[in-house]
Amino acid sequence: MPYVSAARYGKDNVRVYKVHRDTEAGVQTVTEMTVCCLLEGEIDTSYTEADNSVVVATDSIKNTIYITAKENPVTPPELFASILGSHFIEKYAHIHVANVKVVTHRWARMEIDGKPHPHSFIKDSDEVRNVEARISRKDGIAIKSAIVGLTVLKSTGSAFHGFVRDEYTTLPETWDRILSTDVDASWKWKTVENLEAVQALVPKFDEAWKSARDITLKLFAEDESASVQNTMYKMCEEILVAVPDVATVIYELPNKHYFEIDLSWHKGLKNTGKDAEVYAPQSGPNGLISSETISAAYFWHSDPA
Ligand SMILES: O=c1[nH]c(=O)c2[nH]c(=O)[nH]c2[nH]1
Repeated sequence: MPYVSAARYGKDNVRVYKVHRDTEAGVQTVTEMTVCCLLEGEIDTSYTEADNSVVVATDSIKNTIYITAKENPVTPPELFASILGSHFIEKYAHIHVANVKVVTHRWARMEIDGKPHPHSFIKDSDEVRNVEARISRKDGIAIKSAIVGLTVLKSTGSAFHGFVRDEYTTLPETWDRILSTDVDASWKWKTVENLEAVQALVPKFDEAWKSARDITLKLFAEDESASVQNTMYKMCEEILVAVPDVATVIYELPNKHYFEIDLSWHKGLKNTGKDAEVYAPQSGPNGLISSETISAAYFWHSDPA
């Protein structure tokens, strides 16, 4: 008989909005998120024997997400995800793991006449702040935080040369090119035992997000980039120093190409090399560069030898 080797289920795409009203200051703050919550545990018989007695209905999981948002802070998202996941393993003895993903959408406070508006917001980009938490009875709480969809471009300060040249190579070496990417940067926190330990990290979650974002932008802008790989590694290095509670940093960066266009066919127009001004942005194919960089401290500590 075949057996179920892995199973998880739950509710995805649960959209939640929460407002915080500071009536004294007359200022409101909003959070909009999309939540996914998938449970694991002693649930195999629901697949193999139609045994629904082990199933917490996905509709109930959705309801729990709303109630948890009402009764608890929804920020930082690392805390909300941990509270939500802990609820399921504490409430149901046969549920051993909750996998919670929270995508927090960007609502930036509007500036009107140079002043922050008390209750109006603008979605100024598709950038989101993501958290994936695995809350496990046996293994504690593992959290990965991320910045996704932060789109950047620099018009110079990027080179790419010295790469393998053989019978498959057509790409010319360049000492000055456009560099553009959609940043997907994540950082994994050292696994903690329980919700109390997550509570202790609360001030660090927002700080880490800000550090990771600032480091990414500053290095992107200021590094004389030799390659996406090398600039990415410098970002990882700096984040690991800035946030010592982080064990690893992961980047996934598409290389969004902008091709030079030879316009010499028209009246001998010069539009390549140092004369290039008009380029053709490419929608694909694109390079895709990724890495995971582990903190030296964590690497040595985690080595049982
Ligand atoms: O920064 C880069 N890394 C590569 O690996 C690569 N490959 C390529 O064609 N262009 C680039 N650019």
